[in-house]
Amino acid sequence: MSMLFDEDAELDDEFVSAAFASDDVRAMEKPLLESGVPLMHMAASAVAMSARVMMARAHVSPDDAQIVLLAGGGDNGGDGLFAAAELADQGIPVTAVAVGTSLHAQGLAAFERAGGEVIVLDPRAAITGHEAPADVEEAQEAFDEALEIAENANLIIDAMTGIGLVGALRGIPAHVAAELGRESGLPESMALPKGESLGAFPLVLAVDTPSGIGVDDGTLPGPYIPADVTVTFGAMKPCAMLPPSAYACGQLVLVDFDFDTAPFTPAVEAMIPRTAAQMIRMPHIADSKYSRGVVGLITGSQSYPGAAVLSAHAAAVSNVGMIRYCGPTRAEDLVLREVPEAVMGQGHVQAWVVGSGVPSAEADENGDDVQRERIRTLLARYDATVDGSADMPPIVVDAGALDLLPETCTSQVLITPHAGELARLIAHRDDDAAAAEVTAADVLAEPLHWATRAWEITGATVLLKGAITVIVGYDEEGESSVVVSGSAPAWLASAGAGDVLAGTLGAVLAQGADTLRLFPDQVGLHAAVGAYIHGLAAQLASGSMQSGWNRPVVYDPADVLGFFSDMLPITHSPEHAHYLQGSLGQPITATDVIRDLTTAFSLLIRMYDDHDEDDAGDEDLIDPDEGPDDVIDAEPDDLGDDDDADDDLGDDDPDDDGGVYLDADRDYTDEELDELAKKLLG
Ligand SMILES: NC(=O)C1=CN([C@@H]2O[C@H](COP(=O)(O)OP(=O)(O)OC[C@H]3O[C@@H](n4cnc5c(N)ncnc54)[C@H](O)[C@@H]3O)[C@@H](O)[C@H]2O)[C@@H](O)CC1
Ligand SMILES: Nc1ncnc2c1ncn2[C@@H]1O[C@H](COP(=O)(O)OP(=O)(O)O)[C@@H](O)[C@H]1O
Repeated sequence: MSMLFDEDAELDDEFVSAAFASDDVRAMEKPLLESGVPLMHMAASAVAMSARVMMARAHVSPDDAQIVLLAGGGDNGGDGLFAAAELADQGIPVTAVAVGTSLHAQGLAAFERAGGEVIVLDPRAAITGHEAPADVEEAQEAFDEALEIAENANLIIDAMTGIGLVGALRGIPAHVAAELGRESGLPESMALPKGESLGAFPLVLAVDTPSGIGVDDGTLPGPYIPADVTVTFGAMKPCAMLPPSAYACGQLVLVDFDFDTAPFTPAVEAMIPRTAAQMIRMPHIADSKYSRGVVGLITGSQSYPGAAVLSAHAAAVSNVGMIRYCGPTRAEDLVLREVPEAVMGQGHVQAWVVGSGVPSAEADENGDDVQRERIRTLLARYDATVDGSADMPPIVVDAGALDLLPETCTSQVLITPHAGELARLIAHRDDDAAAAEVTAADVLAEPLHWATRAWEITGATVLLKGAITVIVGYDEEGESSVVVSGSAPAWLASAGAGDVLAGTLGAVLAQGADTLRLFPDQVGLHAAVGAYIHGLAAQLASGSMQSGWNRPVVYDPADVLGFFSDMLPITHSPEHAHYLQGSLGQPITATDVIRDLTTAFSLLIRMYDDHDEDDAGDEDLIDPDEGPDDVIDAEPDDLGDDDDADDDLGDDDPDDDGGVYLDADRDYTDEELDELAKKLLG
């Protein structure tokens, strides 16, 4: 069966790609807690196991490990304390630092039973059995001691705050975060494939959410601690998908609590290969070039003819039947040289792309740019108050055309600003006095807020570009709907990449024309598909395993080995293994991205082919489980130097293919699991 329509795999995909607001997550937890499901213990076990995997990955033996738990006074701290108790029970020393005035009582009791040490920082704390500092001087000493231990640890488990955070961190937690994490601003870490660190200690494991990040709005409102791994419970939270907070989450681990999510609407959804593959147009037997989609482009100008070439070429190779180009003669000539298939001049189209490489009003000093005039005339027909505007084909409005938008646009207008362009658009059009001063830095700090604001004041579907691109469009009821796409490596941030995106978006909208006529609210979803494919092509072109957002690893306590192998760092792109080594790939240009757009489509189209049951749910298109499978299928000799241990630990495979298998009927000791982890993690 085609993996695209495998129901179980589809459910797995929904689980990892839909994020819910914290109030909804609390409502999902409620019935389970009321019926006595031990959610906190399940959460804690996942944290303890993830801590062990992180140690194994960093080649830290559990015997030598130094772990510090930062524990807040809420349930997040409770998760941390139970996890620390599990680790301490396994012989790994953990020091807990109480950052608030209390600690979760049962969690603390379990931790004490396991022999854990507690340092209390707040003089006002009342924690039975643990003295609070008597005065400011003692408090400073305790703070310095805790800091020193934390800075010298191998691993910090950050359980100060989770979904109960209100506003920016304050008080002692804020000081702790500023010292151990960041005082403010965006994470500065290098773009590494799965958010892994460069091997520097301490590693940070965040419990549910990194402390200090805006859980529902994705902001970084004050001090916070960027994580290498974030283990999140029950459902994804918006902060793990939205920029900039998602950049502070590192690798995501999602623990399944079997929530009933059906009554809730996701706050944010992430574009994933399955959705992208389902939404691109497959060829029909009776297709013509017109039915496959025609894109019309009014891009490029006398001054910037290159944008015409990039946008037209990208559209032409993005699964459509035809492109039409309108522009100055010089740009037409250049387009024809690169894309001889292009038809010059206007005609019937299923989607428009306008504005890339067209001067803005400011840049068009004489006010006589012909492209601007063409676009102005066309865009006037998308004014929501004009008759027939609802029947216009979708239109991508990029760069220089952003200042030509009508007062109120229809939803099929897709605007594609980067942060600077969005700030300018809002400053010009928003009546709100505060908005007049908005800058690109403001937009980067609160992308969801400002993209939503642009959606409100223009009526257009908004695609705000970045490492994670945020798309604010419409749902069936006309409310806002948010989708993100983070498939691109940071190498994509290069001149002309936006022109390529505009062309790709136009092509995706043109091939979706039939659907969009029936469901005009799906422009945002199509836009996210276009952004996803554009990013995927950049991944292919650069051979990079890095991207703005990575699919979370799902933690299943019944499949610990599967979890270990899913947590393996991927070190190279198999697609490019023949010439590229390493995981970061190489720098690329916008033209390189165009070259790989067809392959990006083919990776998605391939998902329509029949697959073995086992393949269903395979997610990362470029690393289809190559690393983990290689390890699992390897001969025992490849797994470690002790053959006997393999025989002892792994069950004999029925087909005797030399793999290592867990015996479902057997309880493994922690030492045995460690041994297996060591082998798998090399
Ligand atoms: N409800 C449940 O049963 C479950 C909850 N879980 C955990 O519980 C967490 C939510 O627990 P809570 O509701 O107790 O909330 P949290 O523990 O996330 O946060 C509350 C704590 O943070 C402090 N705090 C809040 N805002 C602050 C600020 N601005 N500056 C400094 N300190 C601040 C509060 O004083 C309090 O100590 C989840 O994130 C998750 O980790 C898990 O155990 C799974 C099950
Ligand atoms: N750090 C990043 N990681 C991944 N992709 C990025 C990053 N920064 C920008 N991008 C992407 O690169 C493209 C840049 O577009 P744009 O800024 O319009 O460039 P130009 O105007 O030169 O064509 C967009 O698709 C954007 O999403």
